[in-house]
Parts: sequence; C-alpha cells; structure tokens
Amino acid sequence: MVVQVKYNSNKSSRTMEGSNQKVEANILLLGAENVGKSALAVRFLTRRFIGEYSDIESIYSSSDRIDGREMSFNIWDSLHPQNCEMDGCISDKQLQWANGFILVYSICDRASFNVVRRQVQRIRQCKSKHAGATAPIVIVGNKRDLKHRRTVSSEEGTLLALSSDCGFFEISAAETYHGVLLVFHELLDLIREAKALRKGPAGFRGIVRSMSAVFGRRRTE
Ligand SMILES: Nc1nc2c(ncn2[C@@H]2O[C@H](COP(=O)(O)OP(=O)(O)OP(=O)(O)O)[C@@H](O)[C@H]2O)c(=O)[nH]1
Repeated sequence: MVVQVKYNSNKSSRTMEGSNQKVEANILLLGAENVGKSALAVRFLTRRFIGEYSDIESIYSSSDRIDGREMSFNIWDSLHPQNCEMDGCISDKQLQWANGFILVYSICDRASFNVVRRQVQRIRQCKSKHAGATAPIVIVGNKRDLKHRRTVSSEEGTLLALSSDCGFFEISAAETYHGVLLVFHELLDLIREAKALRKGPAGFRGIVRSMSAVFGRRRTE
C-alpha cells in the first residue's frame, strides 16, 4: 500500500531570492529492511529522529530552495519486499516514477550492502535502456554511530559509488540532521543538473526546428 502524505515544510521561507524556475523531482528511497529509510525521510522533512517508524509505505511531498532555486519534490519511502532476491526488488513502476534514487544500507549489515549493490545494477541497466541518461543515485551507509558493530568498511562504500557513478555518504540519521541534509541536497542538485542536460539538446533541437520551419516556409512561398 502506498500512502501519499502532503507535507508542507515551508522551508523556502528561510532562504534567499533566486530564479523563479521551479524544478520538480521524484526521489525513491530504497534499501533492505531496517536500514533507516524512514528515519532518513523523517529527519530530512522534520529535522527530528523519533526512533520508531511505521512500516507503511509513504510518499511525502515538500519543497525547498536550493542554491536560490525553488524545487518541489516527492519522496517515496519504499518497503523492501520480503524474500526478494531478483532485480534488486525494484518494480518497473518505481523505476518509471523516480528521477533520482537514495539507496540506503546499514554499515552494520553486510546483507543490506549487497541489496544496494544489486539495486544499483538494476537501476543502471533499466535507466540506460529507457532514458538513455544516467539516473542520479546517492548511496548512503547509515548508522555510523554504531561504528563498533561495523561490517561494511567506508572503502567498500566509496568503491561501489565510484564504480557506478553514484554519490556516497556515511551518516547517522540518529545522531545528526546535517548529514541527512547533505544527502538530499546532493541528490536534488544531481537531478537538477540531469534535467538541465536533457533540456540542452532539446533546446537546440527546438532552435533547429524553428529555423527549418522558417526556411521550409520560404521554400513553399
Ligand atoms: N543506531 C541507529 N539506529 C538507527 C539509525 N537510523 C535508523 N535507526 C533505527 O533503525 C530502525 C529501523 O529504522 P527505519 O527508519 O524504520 O528503517 P527502514 O529502512 O525504513 O525499515 P523498513 O520500514 O522495515 O523498510 C529503527 O529502530 C530506527 O530507530 C541510525 O542512524 N543509527
């Protein structure tokens, strides 16, 4: 079940003037069970860590001003299906919906790191087939406050991110808001860049189309 929550954080009021151009983004939060996906979403939206989270799948809507640019975004806090080994457990519907991904694992849970590895592969294969562009992904190693129970090293996280062209952060959603903020801002930045890149060639095609329309008309006069 997916529940849509309209969340009005009113964050834009604390930032400065900027371009009026509004960018929209759909962010899909993925990862194994119990890694802190809901903790990340709630921390970003409310700045709070509440400790226990419902296991209802939710989509939150909010907006913010980043680098002076208004962005509105939806965050889909997904549920990881049980007994799902294939394809990183990401549905086609989720892949089509999202234009940016946050893949979360727990640094104390090697199995959750392997889930993220599979999810990166699935997204890269699917998005390159359908969109022809690199989908922005940020990988997050969460629960950094539990370093004494670590089973996934920072180097492994960094290496996975470098080899798959993803952003990477190790954070503790429990301990600080700042790390979570960096994760979301990095992804929103990447989505904005990706959208601008896609617009570039389209804009150029638009100019070519207008020019040929003019010349085309002349030829028929
Ligand atoms: N120590 C520690 N615990 C955390 C951290 N982030 C989340 N948790 C805890 O981990 C547990 C799972 O957190 P959730 O946010 O519900 O994880 P989830 O990935 O959404 O879990 P599912 O809904 O089962 O998919 C909760 O008990 C959280 O309090 C963290 O940074 N450090």
